[in-house]
Amino acid sequence: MVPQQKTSPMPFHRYEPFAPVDLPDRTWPSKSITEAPRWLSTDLRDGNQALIEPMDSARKHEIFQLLVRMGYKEIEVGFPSASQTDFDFVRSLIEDDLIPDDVQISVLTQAREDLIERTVQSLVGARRATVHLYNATAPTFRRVVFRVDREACKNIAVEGTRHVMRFAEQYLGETEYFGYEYSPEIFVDTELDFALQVCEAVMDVWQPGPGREIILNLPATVERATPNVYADQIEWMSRNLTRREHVVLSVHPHNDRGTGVASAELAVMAGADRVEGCLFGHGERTGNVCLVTLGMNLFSQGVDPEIDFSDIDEIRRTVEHCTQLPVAPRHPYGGDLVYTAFSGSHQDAIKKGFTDLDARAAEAGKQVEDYPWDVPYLPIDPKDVGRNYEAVIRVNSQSGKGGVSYVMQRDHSLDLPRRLQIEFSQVIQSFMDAEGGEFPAERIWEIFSETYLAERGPVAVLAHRSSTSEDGTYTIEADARVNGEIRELKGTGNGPISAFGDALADVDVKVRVIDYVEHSMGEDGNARAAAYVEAEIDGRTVWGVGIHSSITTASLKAVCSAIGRA
Ligand SMILES: CC(=O)SCCNC(=O)CCNC(=O)[C@H](O)C(C)(C)COP(=O)(O)OP(=O)(O)OC[C@H]1O[C@@H](n2cnc3c(N)ncnc32)[C@H](O)[C@@H]1OP(=O)(O)O
Ligand SMILES: CC(C)C(=O)C(=O)O
Ligand SMILES: [Mg+2]
Repeated sequence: MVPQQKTSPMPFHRYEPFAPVDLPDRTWPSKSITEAPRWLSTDLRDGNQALIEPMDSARKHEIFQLLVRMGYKEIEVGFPSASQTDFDFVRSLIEDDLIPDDVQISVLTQAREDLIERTVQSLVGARRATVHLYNATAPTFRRVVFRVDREACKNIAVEGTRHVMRFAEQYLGETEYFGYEYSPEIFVDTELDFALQVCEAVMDVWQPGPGREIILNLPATVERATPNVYADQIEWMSRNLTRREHVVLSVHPHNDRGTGVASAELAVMAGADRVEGCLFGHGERTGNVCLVTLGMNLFSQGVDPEIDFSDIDEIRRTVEHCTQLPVAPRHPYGGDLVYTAFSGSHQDAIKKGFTDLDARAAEAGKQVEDYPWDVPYLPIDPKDVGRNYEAVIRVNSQSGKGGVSYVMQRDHSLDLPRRLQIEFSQVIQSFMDAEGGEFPAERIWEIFSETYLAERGPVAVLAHRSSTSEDGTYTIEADARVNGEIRELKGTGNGPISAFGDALADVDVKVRVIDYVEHSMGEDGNARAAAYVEAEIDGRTVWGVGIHSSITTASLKAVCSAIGRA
């Protein structure tokens, strides 16, 4: 019988399901995103207001410079009426001429006359600037926070917009471009017809038209529904707004249900032109939508995010330093572990994937960097965001031969034959059972050296000479240490290994070679060679390995290594 789940003791009866939107002819499900939306970073406002310790001026400057370097053109730089520090930061950006000509800063304010005046004053001297005004429009906020009806709530937005325009005229005569953004806060909980009414009333005051856009930002201030509901709300607004061509429809998803990224993406499919968020998802409570994830999701589909993520670790370090909060190791695209495989089957597929990619690129006469990426378990090439392949495969008790042999190949240019891979990974597993934890690449090499390369068997070759007769017989003479005694051995065969095997019979060592593989360990002529011998010795089948600049010496060492292992 299938086990039956039981009713939980959770008080779920206290919560209401979200009402769906009546939009049977919705079009967003069959859309796809083919270009980057306009981005606004609110790291310095929504991100900053949610920090345990808000950023000081130096940290704010650091984040601002990072955002500019990455390519963000719209940056919300603060809430200047909140404090002298916020005000002074905006002033320093303007007075020290730190805002590039093609970057538009914006500042947020409540719809209160005194706060609006102070906010506009903070922008005096800016070349381009936007004032962003918000007031909550949702029923609970009308009842609880403002204690007003719909009409009075709408008037807060309308009057606020008038104040913004009046103060802008008074203080910002020199500003080349003055923009306006309005947000009906908690849009997702606001009745759609009322959200539309407020936005229309605001537009009636601002009078958008050619060359005079308005940004209408529809925030999921608290994410409460599945992303499809947000998409429906955005499509409904997009269809019903008048003057749509002059409206920049913006979304501002928070991440309370953990679906901020999906909400933003579906909202763009539903008609949003612009997305507000923060790097690595900082912001109130569970954060704003993560701009890194959104941008990189586009990149991974072959769409230019129009933002430079090519040094993801520098971005992460700066954000961690400025916010004083860590980025989770599994955070998409930027976390420490997101390009790392520990488990055997993943490692095996990744190793094969790299080999296949190299081969297909070579066959097509292309550099791997220019060849379409298609490696199992890795959605993007870690190198595209400045990561190297070192962290791609890490070895612990969940790893198999693929991971271990990948490390040997990557770090030591040793291409272990398949059966040696199996044998060596069992050696590693036995050490792991005893020692536990993760095995770094250096420990793997240490064990490999001790197991296969250390000269600790009964036979060691000190010097050798060889010749080949006309009939192809190969003769070897070797000075060897056998059980501590120096001996001169001589044998013949069809090559160095069979001749050496023949010579060893004189000292009662019986070696039957089953397999032999050799390869050069580099491209240049001086590269060393690796030789691998699989041999049956005293009834046991083992592998031996030899590394030397001479391939003959490497193969004799490999035979001695196998004897030592047996
Ligand atoms: C969803 C968001 O992230 S919105 C942005 C939130 N960010 C911040 O609040 C950070 C900066 N804020 C601040 O520093 C302060 O709130 C200030 C300086 C702006 C205002 O401080 P105070 O004057 O002490 O007011 P307070 O913060 O308590 O705000 C509550 C008052 O503002 C009113 N109010 C709140 N939001 C708005 C708004 N958007 N428009 C108009 N009035 C508003 C409330 O109704 C309340 O009025 P009441 O005192 O008459 O009941
Ligand atoms: C001020 C607004 C846009 C906001 O941050 C929100 O509603 O989440
Ligand atoms: Mg917000």
